[in-house]
Amino acid sequence: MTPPPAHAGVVPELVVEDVTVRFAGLVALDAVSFAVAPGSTHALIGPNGAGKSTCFNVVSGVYRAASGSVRFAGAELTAARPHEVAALGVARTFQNIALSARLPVRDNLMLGRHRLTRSGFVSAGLRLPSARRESVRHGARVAQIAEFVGVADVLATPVGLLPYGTQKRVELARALCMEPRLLLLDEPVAGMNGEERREMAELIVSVRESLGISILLVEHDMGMVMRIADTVTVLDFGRRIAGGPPEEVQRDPEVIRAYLGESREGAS
Ligand SMILES: Nc1ncnc2c1ncn2[C@@H]1O[C@H](COP(=O)(O)OP(=O)(O)OP(=O)(O)O)[C@@H](O)[C@H]1O
Repeated sequence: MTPPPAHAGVVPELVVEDVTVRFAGLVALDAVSFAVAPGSTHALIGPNGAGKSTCFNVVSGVYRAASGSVRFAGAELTAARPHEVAALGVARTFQNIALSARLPVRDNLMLGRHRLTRSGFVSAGLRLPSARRESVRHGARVAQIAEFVGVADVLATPVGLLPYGTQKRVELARALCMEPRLLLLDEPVAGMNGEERREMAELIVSVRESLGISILLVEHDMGMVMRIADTVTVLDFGRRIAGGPPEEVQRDPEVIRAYLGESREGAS
């Protein structure tokens, strides 16, 4: 297996500072701050409704913050649109798979290269040599990433025909096709069986080790978070209640209280 080359550019720090998001009367994020160190895996955890997805959506430019700042690569992301955030090298996967089910895996991955494609629709449509050369180059890179992620043997298969665990891998591959410096993974193992979870965890570790990029991860699978994260930020009711290395966070009384509270509610 040939790992993809490390990102050529510098991997910047992601700094989230005092971010507040409100929906009508509800404060979904309340002055939340944390930083993702370059090349680290940072997990965002917390009970249901804690604000994790909202935080992801602010970082990726989908939601607007009422106040606070998110900085990456010298840019203020709270003022940026999703395509501008992507152009800075931030790629994301979604809780529910967001791929074109009818298209083969290869086409889905080529769509991930779109941001990096120089030749426009006209030169591509006219099949100009420059556009052809570029397309061959992207195709080679797509094949390399597919090999790395373990989906090379299904490149010609429509995504909708693949098992769920494989579709999640294709989604990760598509995000990697954007050559990100920061990868946002929204519940990458949700809905997977034990074997698929283990394989995905290994893959995430090898993405970080081979590419040296930063990963911000939202995940409910605590075992996985504790195994693969360098740093954990814990949210509860929109507030950051703890943060630090996994072994420290899991002993934190406030974190234990937040999770016990959730299981009590779930049990009642
Ligand atoms: N678009 C929206 N409009 C109104 N309220 C929203 C919206 N998005 C999120 N919320 C609310 O904001 C709060 C935080 O939700 P969020 O989805 O960020 O939590 P979460 O930690 O990701 O939860 P889960 O683990 O269940 O996915 C919740 O009370 C939720 O109902």
